[in-house]
Amino acid sequence: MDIAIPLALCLLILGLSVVVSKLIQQFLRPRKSQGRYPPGPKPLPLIGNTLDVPVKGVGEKYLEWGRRYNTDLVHISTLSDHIVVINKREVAEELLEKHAAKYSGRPDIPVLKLIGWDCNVALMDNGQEWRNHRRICQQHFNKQAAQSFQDIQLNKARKMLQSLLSSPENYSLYSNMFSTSISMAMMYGYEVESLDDPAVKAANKSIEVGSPLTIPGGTLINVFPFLRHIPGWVPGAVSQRQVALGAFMTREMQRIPLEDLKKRMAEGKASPSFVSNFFEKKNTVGASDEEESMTYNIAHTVYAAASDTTISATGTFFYCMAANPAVQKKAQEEIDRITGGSQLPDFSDREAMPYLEAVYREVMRYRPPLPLTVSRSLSEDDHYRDYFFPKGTLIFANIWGMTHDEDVYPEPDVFKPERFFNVDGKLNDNDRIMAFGFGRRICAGQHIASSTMWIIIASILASFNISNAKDEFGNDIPLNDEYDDFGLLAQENDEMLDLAKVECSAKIDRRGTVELIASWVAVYMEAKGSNNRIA
Ligand code: HEM
Repeated sequence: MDIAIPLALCLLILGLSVVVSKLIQQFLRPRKSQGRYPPGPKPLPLIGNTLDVPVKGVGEKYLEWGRRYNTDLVHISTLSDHIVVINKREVAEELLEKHAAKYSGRPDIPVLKLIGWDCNVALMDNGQEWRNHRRICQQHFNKQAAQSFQDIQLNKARKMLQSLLSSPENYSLYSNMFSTSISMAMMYGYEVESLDDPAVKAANKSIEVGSPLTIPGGTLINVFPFLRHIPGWVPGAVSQRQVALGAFMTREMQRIPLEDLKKRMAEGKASPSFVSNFFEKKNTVGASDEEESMTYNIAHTVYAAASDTTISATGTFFYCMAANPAVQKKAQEEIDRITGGSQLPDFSDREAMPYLEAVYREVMRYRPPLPLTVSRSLSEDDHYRDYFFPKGTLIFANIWGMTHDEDVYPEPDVFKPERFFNVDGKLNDNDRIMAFGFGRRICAGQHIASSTMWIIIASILASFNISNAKDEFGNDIPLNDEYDDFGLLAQENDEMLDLAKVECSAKIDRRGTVELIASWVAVYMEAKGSNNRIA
């Protein structure tokens, strides 16, 4: 008999048992006595709001529901989960920061372990293992320590200028290269020369294959972990095959840069990086196996956490500059005033460029790369106002909603760095970049990310003009401003994590300071021969 038939039957029975167990849970849930969920769209019996859950423009949708139901917190349910989305900054600070002990967990997704993603710090639950990893991140990525990566950031930014000089029409590709190669260089000193690099391809494949499996409903393995034992060759066992492929790609994405680093260290050719510094330490004062494995886990996490978010924010920057020429001009005038047009900006110029700082804040406000951050899972029952959230409720901070709150940011859909200035012309103190999230799970690399974004914004504006591309008759081609939501862990029904990206069809032209790039290239080449750093 064809093995597919018993398998299909088995899956049908399992599916039915989920439905029945959900019905029993719904029936037995002691809700009314303990309090209610916040308001939200009316759920259907059993499947809840599964059909309502937005897939595109998610931040906007939850904000709209918040307005419609006159609430700061929106509740929806799906077949498997209750989800609470926080639309107001004050509520996020209250729950995710003041009550962080309950609100810092991540959901338990069985398939994560199978595809090797349980070593990703961003996805670990808030137990001892996560705390140990987070402590190391804190030591190496805090504001002070983050400065040790500035040489790499500067070099990569200038390499991007060099690439733009030769073929500006490929700016989107170079932007991807910039974001990807920075992570690999910071973590392993690994040089990514093209997006066809085997480590980058493995990483992208791991994310592409793994993401759909990790969302609720992505695979039955998350509901019935024993299904992982069904071999991949069994007809219908699609998830099992994807799991095997995802796990292989995750291992490759870790193995390739690590082996490369070990080889370079043995040859005495390794440039300083997070992992090479660990090896130095291990060889001098010693280090435990646990510390070694945490180092690898963090390096792996940074690639996944830093690359796409930076690509997203850089894409927003290009779009906003092309769409707002007056802002662009003002920022360029500030840069030229400070550098005198005689050198490219570097990190020592940051404080002297308040308007550029405001541009950076506005880019991160306008289109936060993770509009709903990363899902939290409530680790204990909680009461808030007259609501009750049972343990396991999924909590999302709607960063998009908070950065488009009209009470705080009037005309939120207008790109306006001026909103970050006081009437006296000084930068205001609204310097909290909500795009990095909240509380104990706030982005562990926020200071590095801030420097990366600042240096790329400053470097490009110093050297290039960004405008609408022209058609064959010389007319502006309208910018594609589609805010493309795609998910690392997002999708179809429940968003675990929603990553957004702007792809615009801008045109990049040289500015006056362009010869500086050429002179930098000469200095860089000269220095690279000796110590791989610019003088
Ligand atoms: C524009 C760039 C970036 C953005 C917008 C961003 C945003 C975020 C957000 C929203 C979270 C989840 C926070 C939460 O749950 O409240 C996060 C987590 C994380 N990010 Fe970033 N990130 C960026 C770049 C980076 C970089 C450069 C690094 C490392 C060098 C990094 C490392 C991490 C890590 C390790 C976590 C997990 C933290 C944890 O769960 O404890 N990120 N990031």
